[in-house]
Amino acid sequence: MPFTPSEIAQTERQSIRTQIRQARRALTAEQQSTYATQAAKLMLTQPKILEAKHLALYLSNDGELDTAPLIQALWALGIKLYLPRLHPFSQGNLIFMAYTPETEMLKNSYGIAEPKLDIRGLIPSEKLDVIITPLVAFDTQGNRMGMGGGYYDRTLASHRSQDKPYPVGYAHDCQQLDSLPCEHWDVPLPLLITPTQVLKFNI
Ligand SMILES: Nc1nc2c(c(=O)[nH]1)N(C=O)[C@@H](CNc1ccc(C(=O)N[C@@H](CCC(=O)O)C(=O)O)cc1)CN2
Ligand SMILES: Nc1ncnc2c1ncn2[C@@H]1O[C@H](COP(=O)(O)OP(=O)(O)OP(=O)(O)O)[C@@H](O)[C@H]1O
Repeated sequence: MPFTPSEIAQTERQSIRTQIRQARRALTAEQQSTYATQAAKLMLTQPKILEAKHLALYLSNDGELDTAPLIQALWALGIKLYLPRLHPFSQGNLIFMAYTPETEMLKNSYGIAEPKLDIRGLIPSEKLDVIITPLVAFDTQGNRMGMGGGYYDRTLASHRSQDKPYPVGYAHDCQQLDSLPCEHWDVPLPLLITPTQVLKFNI
């Protein structure tokens, strides 16, 4: 057999990534700004978010839905925020670090700003109430696909049977597909917010 089913699925996932990353990068600065405000407003209607004490999110990159207005609103509400940082030696894993307006930031190997390593800012992921995850594509069943590093899949896999951290997807409407080719390690999302939709899934 020239290609195994798993190789075909991988190629399909890669081509979806390329297509959707291109679509979100093509959004104008004005669209990005409007969508970021709309999505933040919808996010702030959600009890899971408003009740969170410790919440992880991400700093936008590569056309991702901009979290800047959401960050300002959550700080104003007194919710403690955290950002992912590539694990300093365990490849493919993330650690989460406190994020305040004073946090010293450095760029990681992907060019994404992350908090400078400082053990005082570390939080074990099981202490997070919510993790807002970036993603490349999602479907109508709540399946998510990321940049391909498996970082969030690994983080979420270790908490699957617990009720926290509660994962929430945050993405543009143009990142939605009818159905994604899934792998057994993909962790589906119970809640997904876009600039125009609050999607809840029974999973
Ligand atoms: N904003 C944001 N932060 C995040 C993520 C994310 O998806 N978005 N991550 C979610 O996992 C982690 C970083 N994972 C990433 C994985 C791949 C690439 C990426 O650009 N890959 C390039 C190849 C780069 C290279 O190898 O040099 C590519 O696919 O073109 C970026 C981030 C942690 N922080
Ligand atoms: N729980 C896990 N434990 C070990 N390896 C994993 C786990 N989840 C995913 N992986 C590995 O990570 C690689 C990338 O997975 P995948 O393409 O699904 O990433 P992704 O969902 O796009 O990325 P991310 O989760 O960072 O957003 C795969 O080779 C997969 O085997």
